[in-house]
This record gives sequence, C-alpha cells and structure tokens, in this order.
Amino acid sequence: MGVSGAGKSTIGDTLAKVLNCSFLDADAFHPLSNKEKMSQGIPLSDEDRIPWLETLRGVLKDKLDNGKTVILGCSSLQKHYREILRSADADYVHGSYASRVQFVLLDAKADVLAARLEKRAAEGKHFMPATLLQSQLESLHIDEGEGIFKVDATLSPLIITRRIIRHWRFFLWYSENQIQATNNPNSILFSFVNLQLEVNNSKSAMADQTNGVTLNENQRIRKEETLYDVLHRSVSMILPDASSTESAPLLQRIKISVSENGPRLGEASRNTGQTLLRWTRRGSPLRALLVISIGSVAFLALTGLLIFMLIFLVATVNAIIVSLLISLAAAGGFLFFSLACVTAIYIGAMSIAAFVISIATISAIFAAMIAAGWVGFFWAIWLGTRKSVGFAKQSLSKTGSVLSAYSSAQHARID
Ligand SMILES: Nc1ncnc2c1ncn2[C@@H]1O[C@H](COP(=O)(O)OP(=O)(O)OP(=O)(O)O)[C@@H](O)[C@H]1O
Ligand SMILES: O=C(O)[C@H](O)[C@@H](O)[C@H](O)[C@H](O)CO
Repeated sequence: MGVSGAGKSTIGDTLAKVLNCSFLDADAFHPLSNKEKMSQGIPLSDEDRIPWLETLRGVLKDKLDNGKTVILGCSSLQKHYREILRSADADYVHGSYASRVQFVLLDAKADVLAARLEKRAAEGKHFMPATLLQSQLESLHIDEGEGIFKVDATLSPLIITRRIIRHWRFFLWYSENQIQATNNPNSILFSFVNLQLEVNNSKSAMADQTNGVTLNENQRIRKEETLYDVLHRSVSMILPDASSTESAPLLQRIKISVSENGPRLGEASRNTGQTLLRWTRRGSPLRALLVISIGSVAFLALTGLLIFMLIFLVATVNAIIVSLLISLAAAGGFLFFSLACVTAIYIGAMSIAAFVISIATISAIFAAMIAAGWVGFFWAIWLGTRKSVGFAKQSLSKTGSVLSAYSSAQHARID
C-alpha cells in the first residue's frame, strides 16, 4: 500500500517473483471512469473507490479460499478501505486487524514521490498525473493499532523486498502443515498462511520449527517473539547479506536494526518470561527449583553488576567533576597571571609612549621658540638698518636744503 509513486507495482512484482506467487496491480481493476477521472487530475471519491475495493476483495477471497499466495499492489489509503480488503479473509473480525490479508506501507517523502511521478509522466508511461500526489498524501491515514509495517520506499527494491520478507518471517500467522523444505539446501520455503516466504538462513528457519510453539492445522497461533528472535534479527539486520551484492552502509543497517528492534524488546522480554514460566510449570518440581536457583543467581549477579556499574558511574562522574574544577582553577590562575602581564606591558608601553611624546613636544616647542627668536633678531636688525639708512638719507637732504637756503640768504645780504 501507499500513495501513487510509492513503488507498489515495482516492489509487489519483485516480491511476487521472490515468493513465487502471483502479483495483482489494483490499477488493472479500476473501471474506465475512475482512470479517466484520475487522468483529468480529479481525485477519486469514496463512491469511486468502494466498488473497486469490493472487486479486489472478491479477487483476494478467491485466492485465499483456494490456498493461493497473492501480492496485491493497492493504494489502500484509508482504514475503511483496508477493512474491506481484510474482510477477504472469511474469518476476519472487523476491527481486529488479525487477518490473513496483511499490509506493508511503502513510505517516502513527498519530494521523492513527486520526482518519480514527474519522471514517469514525462515518459508518458502512466495515466496518473503528478498533480494528484497532494490529494493522495492528504488522504493517506493509518492507525497505530493496525500494526502496519512501514518500509522506507527510497531504499533499493531488493533491500525493500528483503526487509518485507524478514518482517513477515516473524510476524505472520502460520500453520505447521504448510511448512515444507524445498530442494534448495540453502533455503526453506515457508508458507505463512498462504504466503510463501523464501528465507535465506536455513538455520534460523529450522529453529522456528522447533521453537516450542505447538502448531495445529486447524488452529491459528500468533507466533510470540522472544528475546532470542529480536536479538537474532537485530544481528542479522546488521550483518551484510552474503547472498546479495546490494547492502546498505553499516551505520544505516545499525540505525534501521535499532529502530525496528528496539521497540520490540519490551514485549519480547515479557514473552520470554512467559515462555520460561510455561516451561517451568510443565516440568517437575526439580525443574522449578533449577529455574529458581538459576534465576536467583542471575538476579543477584545482575543486581551486583548494577550496583558496581552505579558506583563506577558515580566515581567516574566525580573524577570528571574534580578534574574539571582543578582545570578551571589552573586555568583561572593562568588567566590572572596572563592578564597581569598584559596589563604591566600595556602600562609600560603607555608610559614610554607618553615620555616620548612629551619629550618630542617640548623639543618641538623649544625648537620653534629658538627658531622664532633668531628670525626676530635678524628681522629687527634688518628693519633697524633699513630705517636708519632712510633716516640718514632724509637728514642729509634736509641739511643740504637748509645749507643752500642759508647760502642764498647770505648772498642776498652781501648784494
Ligand atoms: N525503490 C525504488 N527506488 C527507485 N525508484 C523506484 C523505487 N520504487 C519505484 N520506483 C520508481 O518509481 C516510479 C513509480 O513506481 P511504481 O509504478 O512502482 O509506483 P506505484 O506505487 O505502483 O505507483 P501508482 O500507484 O501510481 O501506480 C517508477 O518509475 C519506478 O521505477
Ligand atoms: O486510491 C486511489 O486514489 C487510486 O488507487 C490511486 O492510488 C491510483 O490508482 C494509482 O495511484 C494510480 O497509479
């Protein structure tokens, strides 16, 4: 399931090939009117989809009733659409989600999907326009309680397929009589309620058959996950798959393994505890004594380990805090010394600068005064000389005129 472009046809087809079963594309069952509507960019309504989903339910029911495995690629955007498909299982109790029809959501971000749809539309390969993506995303709704397995649809088709198979290997309802070995020594073909799942690891597959779960032809049992299952799956998701050339990088595998298996640890621990309890109850009092003794020793050892770890943690934190404080004190002392040095250097430099500037200023003043004195002196001498010469000249001419006037007067008296 998933919106347009999520990869339902691509992954469904690959999955069906690996599982050696048939693949049905829900698009092939749309009436012409639906396809025309979508190709005109009009989203389908409930009225358009419900008859189409009922047709699909009929096809699924036919397959299930005939013991066939089938993969269906269908958007199944809303819970009530999925309920229609779930009810292809005749025993399905509405709202229980425990149906032989199981869903996997191919999950991708809008930008990835839009790019895929635009590319597909440009190639003229499909009737669905990219413009309908937004309405598909708005319509998609999943309830947590449905327990729908989500896969990152941006991974390679091979990795997505492997992830789906891995998930179903542990979570599907199954019947013992459908477990059969194939001729391939490296693989055992399981039929988990009509879904044939190819499992690469024959050892873990064998372990499943002898896992202490009593399987009955007429009775469907949900396989309970134990701690062993979760740990085993965590490790196998991290280890590279030897049978495939395509593997996600180690860090991504670790991240995926932690995010997928982490939340299951709680339930797996409870299941393991219950399994152990059932096993203890089935045995003699000696078995109970053995379990109690081992349990007590394990409990005491774990408590001791926990206390030791706590003390170790407290001591480590303490050491870190003390060393931090010492470092801070040392850093503080060093900082103070550095600041004092810088201040002393600054004051020294400022004093020298003030001294040099004062000396230079005083010298300049003295120089200016001396220079001005000498210039004044010479100017005064020059001015004095010039005035004296002028005065002498004037006196001489005055004396000359007086003398000539006097001699003229003498001559006149004589005459
Ligand atoms: N895992 C993937 N990685 C890269 N490209 C992918 C992947 N899955 C699908 N594609 C590409 O995305 C496009 C849409 O894929 P596909 O037709 O399988 O989607 P769909 O969900 O069936 O879409 P629709 O519902 O519109 O039919 C195709 O071109 C396909 O090659
Ligand atoms: O529920 C729906 O709106 C439809 O099923 C669509 O999802 C299209 O059929 C499909 O995406 C076309 O490729």
